[in-house]
Amino acid sequence: MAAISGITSHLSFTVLRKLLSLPSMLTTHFVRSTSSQPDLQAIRDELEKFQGGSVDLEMDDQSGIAIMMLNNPKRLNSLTGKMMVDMANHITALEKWSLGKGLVLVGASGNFCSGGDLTFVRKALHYGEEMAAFQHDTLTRLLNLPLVSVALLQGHTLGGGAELSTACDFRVMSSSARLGFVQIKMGLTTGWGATTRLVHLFGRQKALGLLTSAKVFSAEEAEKEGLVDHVLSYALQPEEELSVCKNWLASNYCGYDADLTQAVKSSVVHCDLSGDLIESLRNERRVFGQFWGGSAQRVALEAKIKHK
Ligand SMILES: CC[C@@H](C(=O)O)C(=O)SCCNC(=O)CCNC(=O)[C@H](O)C(C)(C)COP(=O)(O)OP(=O)(O)OC[C@H]1O[C@@H](n2cnc3c(N)ncnc32)[C@H](O)[C@@H]1OP(=O)(O)O
Repeated sequence: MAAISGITSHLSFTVLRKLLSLPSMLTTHFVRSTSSQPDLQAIRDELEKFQGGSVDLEMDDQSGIAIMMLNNPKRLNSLTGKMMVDMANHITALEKWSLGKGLVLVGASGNFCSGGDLTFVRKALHYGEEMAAFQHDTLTRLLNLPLVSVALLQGHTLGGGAELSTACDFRVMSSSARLGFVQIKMGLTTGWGATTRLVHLFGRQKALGLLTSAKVFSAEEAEKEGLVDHVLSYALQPEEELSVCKNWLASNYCGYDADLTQAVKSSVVHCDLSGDLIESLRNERRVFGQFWGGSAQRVALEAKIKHK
């Protein structure tokens, strides 16, 4: 991703300003936001004080697929500070999961996420850029996990919830669900990195339209717009949809060894982040060399596979 990878990336502001000839207002803002590196540990300690709900993780070594559940159902799984910290901790565990192939991000009780928990938001109005810095780091790490990730969009996916969905590789949507980047209606721009990811995913014009319209899409509309990769059958009950989504991920994108799946995702991420084709090809060649002549290739050659 050409965007900032993690938040440790440091842009040379002088170079950037010359390249982009930024207007003074944006220049001032940009200087403020890049003038110091946020202390993520201090922000974590502060966010943890905003209690409520949890994010829970199940890692299945057998299937190689993990389920990360946003668990604040009485508040439509909106995120508190404590839940942001939970998610960051789980992503650190997933980064080290040697048997991992896939991840499903889901909300409890048939609802994905209705954004930031407004009780938390009202208490944290002094803490916006710090929260954003923490979430940028967490969601960039989520997107770059060496796993194939899918967000299961059920019920409401609004504001920050819509932002979370853009930090997964794929999006599967329940036929009755709704998806909307409503930040502008809340007097906000995106706080969790979705502007950057939407431009990268869909291009400037579609990203601009999603963010300035605050349109809330039905599943049918979202699929037509290309915002989601698969819409589930309307015949399914919410409790059936998680297993159907997990099977969709397993059968389409997690059918091979974990080390190969992780190597492919890591190469895709490397290419995305480097923005340098020569460097990306160099990395791709290095990874290829790790598998060429290896046991998986020898077994496949022996099997004389016909790809019908
Ligand atoms: C900080 C990140 C920022 C960003 O950068 O994107 C944001 O995310 S801003 C927040 C954006 N989200 C919202 O503004 C959503 C607000 N909620 C709604 O619009 C509606 O609740 C709904 C999602 C359309 C559902 O409406 P409805 O079906 O009528 O249910 P209720 O409104 O009764 O909700 C049930 C229950 O859940 C509570 N709830 C819902 N959303 C949130 C939230 N974001 N934070 C906290 N609580 C939330 C709602 O208050 C109800 O609880 P009770 O009032 O106790 O019944």
